[in-house]
Amino acid sequence: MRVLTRPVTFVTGNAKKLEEVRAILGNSIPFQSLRLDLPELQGEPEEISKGKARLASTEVNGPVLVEDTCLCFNALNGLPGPYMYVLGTSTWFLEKIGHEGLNNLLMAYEDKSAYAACVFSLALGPNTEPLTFVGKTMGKIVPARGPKDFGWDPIFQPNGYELTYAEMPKEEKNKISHRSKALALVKSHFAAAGYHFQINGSS
Ligand SMILES: O=c1[nH]c(=O)c2ncn([C@@H]3O[C@H](COP(=O)(O)OP(=O)(O)OP(=O)(O)O)[C@@H](O)[C@H]3O)c2[nH]1
Ligand SMILES: [Mg+2]
Repeated sequence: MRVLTRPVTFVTGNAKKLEEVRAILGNSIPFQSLRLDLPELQGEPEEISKGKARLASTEVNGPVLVEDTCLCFNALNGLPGPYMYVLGTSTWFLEKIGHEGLNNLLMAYEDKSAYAACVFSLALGPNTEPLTFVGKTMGKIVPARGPKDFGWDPIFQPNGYELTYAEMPKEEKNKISHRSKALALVKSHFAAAGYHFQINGSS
């Protein structure tokens, strides 16, 4: 059994992600959050996510959870994927070309299908190899509908729904989202690994 003497720190610079992670995890895992914008290396989503976990656990000197999210267009072989960020700020694509521009990227293609993928990485400490947990939700890219308070939510319509992520009540998105699927795996891992939290003298 592995004893953890500190809660898991979820490190992100993105307030909307944090909101969703809080709502989805509830009290299932003792965690706290830290607002830090970590640099991201180019590469496969798993490697980008693990890289963030290594940096975060060194920074925090304790157990950390981070995530990297991709929006992948099938007609573009998975682009823009994780590169929404690497090309500039975390909202580069949206800032530069907007929801309409993202739709226009697919103008020349019949295939508007896309998927949202979320890769969580858990590092128990600075010198521990991070574990990854991947969640994907399939859907399609549509002209923007719904509130514009979170990234590309208005242009992503999950399969089987007439609503975009942005139009769905938060609880509905959190039931079927890429993020909730990945977090379900994180929760199962915690249940199976039987980590024992011993925080501030509690047992
Ligand atoms: O509409 C959305 N619905 C989502 O569910 C969602 N999750 C992430 N994103 C956006 O996708 C890019 C990925 O970048 P990303 O994973 O590197 O995140 P980030 O840099 O904002 O935060 P972090 O790396 O500090 O955690 C960023 O523009 C995020 O705003 C989302 N947009
Ligand atoms: Mg980022």
